Amino acid sequence: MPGDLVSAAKNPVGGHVVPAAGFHNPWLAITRSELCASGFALHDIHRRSANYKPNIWKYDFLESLDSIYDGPEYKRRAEKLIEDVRIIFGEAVDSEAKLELIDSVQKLGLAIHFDMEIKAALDTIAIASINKNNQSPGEVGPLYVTALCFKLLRQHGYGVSQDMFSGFMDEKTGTFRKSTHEDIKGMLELLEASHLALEGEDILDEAREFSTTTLEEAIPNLDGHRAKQVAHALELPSHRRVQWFDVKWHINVKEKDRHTNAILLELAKLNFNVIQATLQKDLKELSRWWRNLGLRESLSFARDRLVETFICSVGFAFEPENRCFRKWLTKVLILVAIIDDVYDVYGTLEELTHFTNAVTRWDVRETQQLPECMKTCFLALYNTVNEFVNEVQREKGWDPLLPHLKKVWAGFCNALFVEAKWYNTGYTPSLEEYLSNAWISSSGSVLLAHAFFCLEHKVTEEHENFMEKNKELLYNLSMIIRLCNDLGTSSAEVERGDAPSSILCYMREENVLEEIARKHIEGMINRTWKRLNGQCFTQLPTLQPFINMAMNIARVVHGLYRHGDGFGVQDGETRNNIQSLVVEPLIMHY
Ligand SMILES: CC(C)=CCC/C(C)=C/COP(=O)(O)OP(=O)(O)O
Repeated sequence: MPGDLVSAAKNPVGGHVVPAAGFHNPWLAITRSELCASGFALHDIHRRSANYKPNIWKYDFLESLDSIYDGPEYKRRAEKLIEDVRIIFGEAVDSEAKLELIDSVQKLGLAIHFDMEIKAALDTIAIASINKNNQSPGEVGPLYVTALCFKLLRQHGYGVSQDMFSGFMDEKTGTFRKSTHEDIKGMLELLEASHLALEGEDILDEAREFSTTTLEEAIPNLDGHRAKQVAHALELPSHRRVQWFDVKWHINVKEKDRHTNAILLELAKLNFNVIQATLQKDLKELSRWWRNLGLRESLSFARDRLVETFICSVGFAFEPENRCFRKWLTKVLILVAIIDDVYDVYGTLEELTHFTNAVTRWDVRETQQLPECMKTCFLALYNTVNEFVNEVQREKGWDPLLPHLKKVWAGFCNALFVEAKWYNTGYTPSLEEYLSNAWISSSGSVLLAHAFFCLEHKVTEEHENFMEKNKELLYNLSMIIRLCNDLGTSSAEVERGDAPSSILCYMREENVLEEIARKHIEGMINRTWKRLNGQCFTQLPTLQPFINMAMNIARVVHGLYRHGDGFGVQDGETRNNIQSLVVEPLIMHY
């Protein structure tokens, strides 16, 4: 009830506040009167502007999205095709056929239907590969098959050594033999495999350098189809791409390949369309929620980016059963972006001190002196997190969540406050000092904390202390978010005169040009990925859904910030991506 909210806001007792269904923007109702009482002279303060463009997605349009593929006849057809593909799995007898089938199934976004088949096939391949090595060590098969085998086994947590590639290397020079360089298919797979490297795997470092140079040199002489595949992998390897975002691309590639199995292709298209229908329903609900919340009107300085945050949550976990996850992660990301704008663009240091205190103490009384929009923002955070806690406790029995979530939001806001202080005092920290704070302001801890509790995964004992035991994973993931974000947004931030980013810190510290600083940051991202690989490939199978989702967060940011600020700037690649993933179905002939 609205009344409950008002009293909770004015006289908080630390209880959970949940807005009643259908009640529009409860926070505004509280804050208006309080603002008048505070006598704040808002007109005296000069506010900055980030000049974000207005949202380009019309909410009426989003809420009108509809798909025929939501119908039961399409689901039945998909079930039948899934059974047919199971038969194909049974027919794939030799290792190469099995590996290629698994690779295709993954690229086409179908792996969720064939967990058992994939596991059975990889178990057999892993045993065969150990036996072969024991019987004839050093004997090498085709590079393509070796690299594909290495990639799939490692992706699925099997212990494979980089030594699988030593047979392709010249013993004297320690480099890959030149004779392998004409094998473009093999080179492509070698490049993909090399990105799964762990720290200290020098053969894979060499593999990456060799395959990259070879493929770059080969591109001008390749036919158009192959050249496109090579350029795609060179731009960003599969390991750093969200698989679901790439499904249409792979369907297109497979359609042009006459060896592609027609059943697999039909299932891939249908599966894409059926899942798209679910995503449309998710987005429609979120659009209604966002419209009703009314934050857009009261926080006009902040980014209005519902669809972009939604597509990020799809990238984290696209599976149909993760609808709740997408709902919550979209809401969390919206809050992250808005609060980031409060600190970067709107608030004065004094206001931000109060705001940070309010979040740290989780206490609305601390917001009393703040302008209305900052109160509104705090209450949106307060109520959304409490609502999350209530729902997750009710549905899954996780308990107690609130202390943990309060802590991560407090950490996030305190880190943003440090950056605001640096900005206000004109201070540029060293890269090390910057990163010791910026990994927290990346929002990685906030995202993972919420994601952990609402992802569809079995609750086991290993989950209980997961976050405590995996601080390194959290740190490395946060670093990738931060560094990719800085690479994508720093130019615009320098232009706006925002707080320093990693690139600017390094430029000033080392007195180097932006290009050199960017290379340095890219090198840091590559090293961080190796550590992240080490932490992700060794987790227990029951944790795999969570681990995949965590790696997907890193993959989303790679895609989002690859060509600039794909989050703040809407009308570029991100818009095309959204259009393709959520709006346009694949054409099918039935
Ligand atoms: C998974 C995703 C998409 C994470 C990004 C979260 C984030 C820090 C958004 C703020 O953008 P910004 O570019 O304004 O960040 P900052 O001000 O921290 O540089």
